Amino acid sequence: MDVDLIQVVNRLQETFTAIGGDSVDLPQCVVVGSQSSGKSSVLETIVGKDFLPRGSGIVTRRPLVLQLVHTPAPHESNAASSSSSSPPHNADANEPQPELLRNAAGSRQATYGEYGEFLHLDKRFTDFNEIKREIENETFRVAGQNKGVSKLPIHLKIFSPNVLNLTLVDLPGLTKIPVGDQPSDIERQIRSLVTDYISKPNCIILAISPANVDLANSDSLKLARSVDPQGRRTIGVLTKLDLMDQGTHALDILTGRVYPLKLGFIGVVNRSQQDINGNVSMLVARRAEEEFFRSHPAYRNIAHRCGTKYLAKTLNQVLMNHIRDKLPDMKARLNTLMGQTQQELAAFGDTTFLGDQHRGTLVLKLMTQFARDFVASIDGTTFDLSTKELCGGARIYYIFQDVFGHALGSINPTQNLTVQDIRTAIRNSTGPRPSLFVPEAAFELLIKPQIKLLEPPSLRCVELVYEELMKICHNCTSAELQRFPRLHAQLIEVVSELLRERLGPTSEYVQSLIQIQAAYINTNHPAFVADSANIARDTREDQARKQMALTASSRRKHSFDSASAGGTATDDDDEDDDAANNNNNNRGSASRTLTVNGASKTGSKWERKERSASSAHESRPHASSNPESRVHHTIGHSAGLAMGGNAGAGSGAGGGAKDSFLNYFFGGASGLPVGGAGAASGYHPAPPRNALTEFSAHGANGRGQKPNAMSGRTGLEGNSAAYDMKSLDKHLEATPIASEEYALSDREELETTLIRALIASYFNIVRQSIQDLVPKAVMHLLVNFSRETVQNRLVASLYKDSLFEELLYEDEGLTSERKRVKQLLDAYREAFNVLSEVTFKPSA
Ligand SMILES: Nc1nc2c(ncn2[C@@H]2O[C@H](COP(=O)(O)OP(=O)(O)OP(=O)(O)O)[C@@H](O)[C@H]2O)c(=O)[nH]1
Repeated sequence: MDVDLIQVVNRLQETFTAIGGDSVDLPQCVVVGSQSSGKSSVLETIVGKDFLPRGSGIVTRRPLVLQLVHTPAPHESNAASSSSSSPPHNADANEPQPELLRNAAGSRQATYGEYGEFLHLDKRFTDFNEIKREIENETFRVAGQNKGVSKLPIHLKIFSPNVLNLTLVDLPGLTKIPVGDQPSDIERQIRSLVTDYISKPNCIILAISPANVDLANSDSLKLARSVDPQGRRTIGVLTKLDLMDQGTHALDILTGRVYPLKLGFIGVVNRSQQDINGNVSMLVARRAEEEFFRSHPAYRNIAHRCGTKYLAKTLNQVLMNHIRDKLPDMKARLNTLMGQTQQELAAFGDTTFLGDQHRGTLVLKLMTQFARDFVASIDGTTFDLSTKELCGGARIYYIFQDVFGHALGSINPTQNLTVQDIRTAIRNSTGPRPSLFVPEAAFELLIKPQIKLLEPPSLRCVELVYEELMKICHNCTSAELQRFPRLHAQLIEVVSELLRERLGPTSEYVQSLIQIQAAYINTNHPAFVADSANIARDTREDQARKQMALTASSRRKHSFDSASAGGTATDDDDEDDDAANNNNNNRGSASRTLTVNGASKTGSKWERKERSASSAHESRPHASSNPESRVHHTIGHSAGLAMGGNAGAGSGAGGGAKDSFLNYFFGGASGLPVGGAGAASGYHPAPPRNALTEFSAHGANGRGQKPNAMSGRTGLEGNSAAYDMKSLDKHLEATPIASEEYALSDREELETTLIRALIASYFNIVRQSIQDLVPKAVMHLLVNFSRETVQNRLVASLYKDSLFEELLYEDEGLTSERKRVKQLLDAYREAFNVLSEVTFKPSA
């Protein structure tokens, strides 16, 4: 069991070195000593082989991690193979090993089962001289020719039945001054390298001191003390005991009376340079060493605790005990590492479905995962929701609420609508008639382009959501999926294609939502009706205040002027005969008029009335002419609403011709219904009549002519014989331009204000509707559709046997990384299992 411990630690050490990891502080023995103190000699004697480079100057320039692995001798291996499941038994490893002595004869030929392996080379070395050369070459390769030192270790494993399981690290000897072409800071470099190794708490320091130098000058003990002040993990090794001055000995040191080390001092006698030169075998050297201690008067009594063999045994024991002491820590550490590595490995995905027979399952699994991630991102049910930024579905909500909402909100409903535009629109749509009434046609003409303003932000909203879905799709990735870059790319492509397909229909639908709004202007919308009433009231009150400023005399003066102006207006419009015809025709059955009307007495409220025929040929309002005039705004609709009729009825009913400036246009007689030619002849409109019907009935004189500008005039003529064209023209010439302009400007201001307010009101209704509908459409046609069909689409496009191979092409970098992590995890597991089986014995 003990044997396994060191082997497990060795295995871990290799694994960690191979993967460049240094996460576990593994127990190991590190040999420290000043130059020529005998470090290499000690190591060689322990192994029983010549395998370390020798020479003048600094030879060891890279750490040499030497793992000694006890292999069973032939008779042992038979025993072991009979129970292969049990760990290699090394019960006699701590006992004197005959093989060690027998084979440690310095023979150049490796005996059975003795060989070396380097971690950097896939080769088994049975010739130990070759090992020596490889160490030299490898040192030169990394640390250069006879130059400085390198921290990069060389890993050498020696398998032999003659060694005890041990891990020893040979380090460059401590120096004082650079020799030859050594770097000037060589001392510092070596010291730092050594300190790196021995400062790790799990390191056992083998502090070599030559006995022929005063212990007080021992560099190794000095350095060891700096990292292990209490001497808990330092073993003192005294070399060159044979070279001490005659009459002196180191018994006090070896018995721990000079320098306190818990693990004590062990004295050894290695081969002298002369022995080495003379090819004295290891066996002979060991015997000589044994003889030296046995026969030395000072060491005779402690001979069994001296020598290389005892050192090897002790090191093995110490290392073993040390590992055992550190077991709980190591197990805890391994446990943590296993958890972490397990997680790391899991991130690469399941390996259950690797292999050809599982390709379909794997593709299906990965695409399902992808689809699920996509949907989860939209739904906001992803695990790793960000707290830093909005993502997925939340971003879509943000686009709807904030981006789209803000874009719609920032549209000015009457943007680019100048007074001139409004005036032109009104004029064009009233045709030959004066524009007292603001016809709904004008309103439609003006509001439609404004509604179109909603289109760009609505389409942009679709695009933004589309882009967001694209982003979501690109973000749907996992470490597992990244292993298959081609599958990942294909998944993204298929979903992108699905989204692209939906973009067109969604945009078209949204566009049609705007078109629908522009197709029919529903002035009967309850919100608009309510709103326009308020607007009218406000405008009216505003206007009323202005009217109050005018004097009664001007009213009288204008009563004539207005009538004249009315005639003039009719005349003016002659040039628009065709348009007038159109207008009248169009409105023949369902005229819809937004009316700015001179009020009757009942003009304080807004009414809707049937207006079956064409719009009235209203008089041109002379807003300023009547201080009591009221502005009426009426929304006509298909059911018909005739303010002209209404006003006429009102004024007719009230008989207060003076109240309505329309009256002035239609003859200036009292009791004229506003805008009704019939009213001009004192017709009492009960039931209310359409102004133009009335007008036509009289004006067209039953000639069957369609009402047009001319017929209007004719009607006027026919209606009021008092007018003759000459006097009218005359009056037209006489009418001061200034007066006319003043009147127009005043009216226009009224109309413009009113129509702007109405456009804003209607626009807001449409805007609200669009703001409500576009997100719904986008969700339905784009988001939900993609969400619901993504899985099917992926399966239909990619779940094909012929594609599997291509799709499951693995990213090589990730694959090897996964392999590395897997190996690491296996090593941790193995070590952990072995450590768990270890029987805890009290430290020796
Ligand atoms: N007589 C005698 N000579 C020894 C003993 N130990 C080492 N030597 C000699 O001392 C010299 C240096 O020994 P090494 O083992 O090379 O010492 P080192 O510490 O590895 O030297 P560097 O690797 O150069 O730092 C060699 O000539 C050895 O033969 C010993 O116990 N007795």
